Amino acid sequence: MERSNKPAAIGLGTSVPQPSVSIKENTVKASLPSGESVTIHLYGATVTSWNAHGQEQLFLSELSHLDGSKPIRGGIPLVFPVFGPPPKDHLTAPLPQHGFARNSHWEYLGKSSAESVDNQAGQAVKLDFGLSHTMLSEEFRKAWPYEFGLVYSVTLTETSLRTQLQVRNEGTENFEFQVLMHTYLSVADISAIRVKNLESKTYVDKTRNATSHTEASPALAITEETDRIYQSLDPTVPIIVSSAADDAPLFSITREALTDVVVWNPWIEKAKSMADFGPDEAYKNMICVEAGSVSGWQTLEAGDSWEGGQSIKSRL
Ligand SMILES: O=P(O)(O)OC[C@H]1O[C@@H](O)[C@H](O)[C@@H](O)[C@@H]1O
Repeated sequence: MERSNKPAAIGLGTSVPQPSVSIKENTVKASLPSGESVTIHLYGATVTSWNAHGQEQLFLSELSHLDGSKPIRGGIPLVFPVFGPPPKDHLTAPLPQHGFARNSHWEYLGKSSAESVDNQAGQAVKLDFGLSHTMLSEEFRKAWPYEFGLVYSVTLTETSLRTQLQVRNEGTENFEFQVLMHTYLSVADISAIRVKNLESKTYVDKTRNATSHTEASPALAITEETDRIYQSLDPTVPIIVSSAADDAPLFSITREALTDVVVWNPWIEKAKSMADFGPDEAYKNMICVEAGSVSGWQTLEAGDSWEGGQSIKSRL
């Protein structure tokens, strides 16, 4: 075929680089022409990597299991339909801690083109993942016998990562659920960050017999094992992780329909006691800021659906 040396006319024949999606073994990776990327493992539909500004933004334990034998320790595991150890008197009682979504194999449903993603400036790509009753292991199907459908959407833009969950009740009876996006943010040094916009909020401190307290600090420093459920937050007010040195924001997290936020760092002893957490010192390089609905239960009537999510901006 003869090749033309004529330059292509502007707007005619010029191709704008497009986001790319690659599927390898159990992972789906999307990349933007500007360099950002996101990787999702089909086990748990766990986001295991988010690269922006040339840097990894999420913490992933070096000892994490990536073979589907245990939930992935790091990235963004999805907690559903129960947070923490299930209450003994609840229908979720037979389930493991944090439910089954993070321990199940999800299906990749495909990508949406940039134009249909939120009118974001610049390029964007949205990847959808699905999990339904029939895809669960027999053990989980027995333990939670409801007909449900989950669609988890991960949207990468040049400036943010957004994760959204749609829960559908496809059966004939109501069910209750909790949900949480267990985000492990990567930080260079835990002593050099603060967590902001929690002041005056009520929290349950899981390290102190689940007692209730009011946050006094406008900029929370993490100096010990921290495991707190902040409640009744306005999802539109961002939780900011900032630099202690100059107050510069490192991450900003807004939520939709998720009014609780868990702040978790295992600190020295607990980090050592978790077999899949490593190296031991890595507690210094992570902070979990987990957007969820975990204080009570969402009731979903037969035929109804619910949606919630978070949007994370990094190094603004
Ligand atoms: O070890 P897991 O099941 O991943 O849970 C990690 C932590 O997850 C947090 O969300 C909980 O508040 C903590 O209590 C828990 O220790």
